[in-house]
Amino acid sequence: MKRNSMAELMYHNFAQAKQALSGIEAIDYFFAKDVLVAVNCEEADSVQLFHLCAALTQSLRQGHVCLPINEVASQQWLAPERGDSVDEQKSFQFESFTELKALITRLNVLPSDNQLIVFDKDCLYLKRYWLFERELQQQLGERLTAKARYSNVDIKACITELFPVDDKLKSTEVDWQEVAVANAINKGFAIIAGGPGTGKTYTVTKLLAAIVSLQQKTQQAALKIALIAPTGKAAQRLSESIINAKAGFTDLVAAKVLSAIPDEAKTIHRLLGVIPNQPNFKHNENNLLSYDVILIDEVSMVDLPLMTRLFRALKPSAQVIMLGDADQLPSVSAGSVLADIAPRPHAGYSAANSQYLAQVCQSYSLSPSLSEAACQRNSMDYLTLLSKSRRFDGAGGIGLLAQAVIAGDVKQSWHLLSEEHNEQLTFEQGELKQWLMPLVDKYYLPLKQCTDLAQAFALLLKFRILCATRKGAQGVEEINNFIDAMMTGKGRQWQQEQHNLYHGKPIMITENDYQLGLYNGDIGIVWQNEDKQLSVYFEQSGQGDNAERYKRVMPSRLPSHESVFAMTIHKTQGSEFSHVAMVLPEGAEQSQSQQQLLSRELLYTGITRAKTHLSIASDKVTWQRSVLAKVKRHSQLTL
Ligand SMILES: Nc1ncnc2c1ncn2[C@@H]1O[C@H](COP(=O)(O)OP(=O)(O)OP(=O)(O)O)[C@@H](O)[C@H]1O
Repeated sequence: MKRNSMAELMYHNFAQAKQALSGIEAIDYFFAKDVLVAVNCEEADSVQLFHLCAALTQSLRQGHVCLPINEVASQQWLAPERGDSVDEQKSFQFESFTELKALITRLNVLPSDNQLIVFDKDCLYLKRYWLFERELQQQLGERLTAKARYSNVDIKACITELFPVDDKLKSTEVDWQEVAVANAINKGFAIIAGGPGTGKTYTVTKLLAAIVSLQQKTQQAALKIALIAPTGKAAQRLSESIINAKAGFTDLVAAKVLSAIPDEAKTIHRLLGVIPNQPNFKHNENNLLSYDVILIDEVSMVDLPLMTRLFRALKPSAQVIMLGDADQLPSVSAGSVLADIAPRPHAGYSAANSQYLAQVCQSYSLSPSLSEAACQRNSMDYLTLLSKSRRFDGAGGIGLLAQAVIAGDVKQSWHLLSEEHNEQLTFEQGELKQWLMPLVDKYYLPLKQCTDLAQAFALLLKFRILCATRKGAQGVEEINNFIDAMMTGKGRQWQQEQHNLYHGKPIMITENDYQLGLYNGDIGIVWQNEDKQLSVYFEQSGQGDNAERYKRVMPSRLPSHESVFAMTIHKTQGSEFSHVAMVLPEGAEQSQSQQQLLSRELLYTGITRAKTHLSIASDKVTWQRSVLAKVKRHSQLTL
């Protein structure tokens, strides 16, 4: 390939850059231009720098926090797909790693106030993201060194009460739920991570009970506890799970302790206080939240800027507990905070932490293998992994398939799906609409006849179609159109109608409306009231009678929305359904951007949304491609 000459690369405007580079976007071009203006460099360096900066903004769009220069060094950037007829010269050739590094060193890109980019440990950052990453790392580090609050004797007494050992059933297995409580109780920051149904909420409710009970014993002021999650749906599920767990502990935990654990969870945005159209919140470093204990659920969905802003608004003494599943898809925006700080396999506990756990837990002893792990220098004392699913039994197809997929085991996962008979799994091979029709009849058509709103919302939790993509024959839009047509019995002319709302139709909001209090991802049901008028109802978190439980919105006031018979796997994070039908795009039809979406984390997230039954439609090529692709987000956040 001909190396681009310098003159060709100094594009006069975006249109020229677009002509020369397939796939460059306006933001890449204008940002790179701004950096060139701000940084004083030789013309020869400016060519490489321009493209490095454009590659940096492109990688941010893909969810990375930074651009390790070895990712682009000696590479052809924006190279067209193989076999594509696009002009081969529509790409750019980067210099070698050594030359790029020397160039950046010459530029001396240090984090001064007016710098747009920062170079740190061979990675190029937008300065804002470098600052976020450093601030979060510092916040977490400070909490890790927080002083222990309670004595080991008190902790042991409390844990013995919460995890009574049945002498007859005495087991030699470590009870990791017990370890998780002991491990988090005395730390300023802790993570309890595990797959679906491994008892994270069950365990954290015991942890909160232990913290409250120790606090009550010391007769200090009552603790202010906040339960939070990244989305409204996840907050609602957290509230329900905490309420259920508390109800199951009435014999084990004193009523005054249970009543001090809140029932209602809110979104992180609500806790911080949204200022419409601004990225900053009412609560920040100058207006700290007054909470003493913060429980954050579904942490895999929280991006780096939001997590940093949350920590910024917490009192230094606040105890932070994170729950999540690091195998799920990372956040939509930049970062993979949970996967970064809760890597698998666990690196082991320090000797001091192991000794502490052996002292306060009944099921944990310093076995030779554990003490070996305890010698690890990079210990992860703040992290407990739960792996035993309490929801899926070990032989259940959903759990086995999830494990095989996340382990990257193409052969086993394809065998489980396509050959092994398992009552939890159905492998769908027929024409998409043919096999979807009976499922629509069974789960969605009853919504049209339903006259009880609570029942309609309960029906909606029974089934959902999950797609990898929005576009294409197996995408969300096509499937929603098809089901809307089935629901109205109007065939495809339905699409031409303007007023496409009807009784029983489920919709999802696709933009934030702060005035109405409706947010991207909120799900409502269109409902015909006694006056024959259509309204749309949205469930609100917390309990209460119908008047409080549902928010009513007139159709004319609805922010932008779409049908939600089918939704993307990305949007479904934090939700669960009894039966899930997962539809993957066909191999032959996939564009490069669709292929980039497919990953084992995407499959795992979709699979683990199903509680009792999972139907999957996929061809072998797509399945293999997805299981082999692992999401990698570049960042340097570590603990
Ligand atoms: N040690 C236990 N003994 C009995 N039941 C348990 C135990 N741990 C968890 N469970 C039950 O298993 C189910 C799943 O637990 P829980 O909801 O806490 O899991 P989770 O990891 O929070 O799941 P999710 O994926 O929904 O976030 C609940 O019904 C819970 O009561």
